[in-house]
Amino acid sequence: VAMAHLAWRLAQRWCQSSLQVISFPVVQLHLNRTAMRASQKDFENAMNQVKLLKKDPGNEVKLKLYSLYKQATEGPCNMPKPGVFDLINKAKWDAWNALGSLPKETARQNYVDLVSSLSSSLESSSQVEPGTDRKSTGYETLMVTSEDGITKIMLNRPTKKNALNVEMYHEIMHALKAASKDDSAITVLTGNGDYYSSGNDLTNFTDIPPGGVEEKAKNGAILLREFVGCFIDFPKPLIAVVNGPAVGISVTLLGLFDAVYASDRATFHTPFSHLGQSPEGCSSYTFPKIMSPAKATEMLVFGKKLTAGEACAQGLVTEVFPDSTFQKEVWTRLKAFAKLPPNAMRISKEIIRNREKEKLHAVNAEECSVLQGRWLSDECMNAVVNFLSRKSKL
Ligand SMILES: CCCCC/C=C/CC(=O)SCCNC(=O)CCNC(=O)[C@H](O)C(C)(C)COP(=O)(O)OP(=O)(O)OC[C@H]1O[C@@H](n2cnc3c(N)ncnc32)[C@H](O)[C@@H]1OP(=O)(O)O
Repeated sequence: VAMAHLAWRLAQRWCQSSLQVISFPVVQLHLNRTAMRASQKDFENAMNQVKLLKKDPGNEVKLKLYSLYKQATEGPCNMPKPGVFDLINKAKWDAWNALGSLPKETARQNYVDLVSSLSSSLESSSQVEPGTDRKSTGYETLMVTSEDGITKIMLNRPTKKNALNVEMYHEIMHALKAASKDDSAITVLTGNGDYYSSGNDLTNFTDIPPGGVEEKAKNGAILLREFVGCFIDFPKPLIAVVNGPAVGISVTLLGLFDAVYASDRATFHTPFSHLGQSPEGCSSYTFPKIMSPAKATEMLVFGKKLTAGEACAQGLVTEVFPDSTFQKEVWTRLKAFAKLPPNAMRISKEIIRNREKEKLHAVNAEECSVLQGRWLSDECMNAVVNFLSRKSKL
């Protein structure tokens, strides 16, 4: 009954705002307009530039970009048609499928032409430094750059407050694995726009597979366990640059970072009980250790929201900076850290983390298993429906 209710609510909401979460595929800034055909390089660069669009080009254009991108990279659509309630993926599928057997080269050219026609609205977002797009190839939800010995992974869904959708979970894991092997000394996670992250994207709960909600919950728990495992095992110093409010899993994970620098605009909120859920990110273990069991209970059980100053006083945040000088001060410091001998830093982290690793993996497994059950509860489903039907916000 709860699921039927959920599906009905979702159908209602989606009919009103059906395509709002279609993400941008990737496009290019410096188009080679003299070439007869768009080169692969033109195409790849363009993919990065779409992420920098300040203005939303509208769902119709986004669907066109999406379909041309898929056709150019994968050829004709041969994916199974999404289910009737999966309106967003169905719209994407329809757009791609409508391109029929259009050759890949033509799709690539059309893609570049379309971007060219959008060029007047291509502007950089304020927090994205000039030139950084050149290294963030292939990600739809992240900006990943590497310079001065620092790999920066920037959550890049600012219009959704950097909520973590399924694609972003996968891309973060991919980016962390790549960063663990690249030649940078330290890795930084931060957010684009006014939020660090609003936590799990609540629309993740809506795309129900053929196996039903049980399968959905099981898959979610598997993904979450793997995702948190990447943070437990990450071998280099991992630093969070918390540029604004942080919610849910983006807060709990902070207990697995090696340092956390926060703007004084940031807040830290884990409203799990309000959402019918339970702690993840190993926070049921790390938070009581970091801030005392009673303070952890206030956050994880009662959903108390902390200011940056409070989070710092309780040990979750390393240092707080005024928002006006936050980026400048933090990056100056990080660049100095990145000059330290990388092997020494890695080994020192290893010796600290190794004492806890087994325990952390066990906690992660238990938290995911408990959450799997929570996601099937009426309490959780009602909370998701209330958010999606605009009845509640945090
Ligand atoms: C594999 C699965 C793993 C699961 C792991 C579990 C993790 C647990 C958690 O992370 S719990 C935390 C979940 N997060 C929330 O409950 C936050 C929900 N969002 C809000 O309450 C508010 O959006 C806000 C307080 C973060 C910001 O409010 P504000 O009024 O400033 O902005 P809007 O609400 O208008 O937001 C702008 C658009 O962004 C969408 N959005 C924001 N956060 C989320 C989110 N978490 N999930 C989905 N969508 C989100 C919001 O809907 C707006 O979209 P729209 O412009 O299309 O309307």
